[in-house]
Amino acid sequence: MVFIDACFRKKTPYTPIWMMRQAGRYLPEYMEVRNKAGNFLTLCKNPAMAAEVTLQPVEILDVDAAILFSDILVIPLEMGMDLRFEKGEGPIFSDPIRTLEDLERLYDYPEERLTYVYDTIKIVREKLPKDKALIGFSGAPWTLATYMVEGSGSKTYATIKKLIYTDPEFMHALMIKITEAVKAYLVKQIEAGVNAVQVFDSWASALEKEKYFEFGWDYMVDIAEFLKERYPHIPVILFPKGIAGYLDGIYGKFDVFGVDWGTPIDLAKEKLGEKYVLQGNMEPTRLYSKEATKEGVEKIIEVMGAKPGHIFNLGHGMLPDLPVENAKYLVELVHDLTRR
Ligand SMILES: Cc1c2[nH]c(c1CCC(=O)O)Cc1[nH]c(c(CCC(=O)O)c1C)Cc1[nH]c(c(CCC(=O)O)c1C)Cc1[nH]c(c(C)c1CCC(=O)O)C2
Repeated sequence: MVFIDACFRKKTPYTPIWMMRQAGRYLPEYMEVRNKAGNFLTLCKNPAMAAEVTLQPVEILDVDAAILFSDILVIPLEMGMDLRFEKGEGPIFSDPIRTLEDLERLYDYPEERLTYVYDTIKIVREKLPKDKALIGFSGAPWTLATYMVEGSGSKTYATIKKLIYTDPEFMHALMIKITEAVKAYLVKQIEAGVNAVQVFDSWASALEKEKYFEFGWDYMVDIAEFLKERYPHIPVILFPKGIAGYLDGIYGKFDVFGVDWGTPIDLAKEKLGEKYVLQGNMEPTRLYSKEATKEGVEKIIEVMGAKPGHIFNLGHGMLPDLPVENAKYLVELVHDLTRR
């Protein structure tokens, strides 16, 4: 698989590409299945339908990897938290976790209840062309904790950050519980057939450097090292969003570093490009314009070159109303410009 070879810095015929949030509302084919399912969570819990939307971007865009269709919030959901998605507001938990007593309420083994995810993986792996990879994923402990404590998305993260400074003991207990669940969940995804895993730390930038390493990165690296010891052949991709200023502190045993759009790719290359394969990082909004897309691709390829050590991706997720045609154009362009 071109994508897996690239994760291990092997020679590939071209630079592979996939896009974060490549399955979603911008695809009419996705909307059709989602409307049939009724809502987003029902879709996540229906393996046949989740498998169908996982495969769509590979068929429609010819990306080099599929990413499992699910959500990072199924872990807290299956720990027993009450999750709903409100139109225009994003995810909401009606019962946030803010004390040790709240923590006691959480079920310790959500991975046992996530069987619909493993069933989806089995269906996808059976139907996916042999040369295309299937990427499994999880939210990073810090990003999951922000939703579990705040109860929703947040602009300031004031509730969880207050706990970091006033009750670090509680915060570490929460982080440990989530970390253990993520490890068990990713093991089960690998056993079900995913070829690589990505851990999304979407809200890494909410913390100052010292606290990010203590409450974010250290736990994410613990997960990566646990997996690498057991499954050296499965690439581990870590994506901490918005920490361009903290690159000097990045350490640990994993394969691919996901570069967000706010981190200049030449800076990431200079600081991390020898130790890790880099994935990224075109600003997703460029996809509204073919010219802006072409310019974005050329700039990234100028730095990373048509050679091992780079996987093309966006610097964050695709937006819900992007023209599909431009996404197809991006994939063709990256393949053409890097063919060797
Ligand atoms: C923070 C986060 C979440 N979910 C995810 C993250 C980390 C990545 C990132 O930073 O974007 C990860 C995620 N969510 C989804 C995937 C599927 C695979 C893929 O990338 O295509 C993945 C990998 C589907 C989804 N997850 C969600 C949708 C939209 C649901 C719909 O309306 O159909 C999809 C396709 C819902 C979701 N889920 C989440 C939010 C904030 C929202 C609402 C925002 C929105 O409406 O776009 C939490």
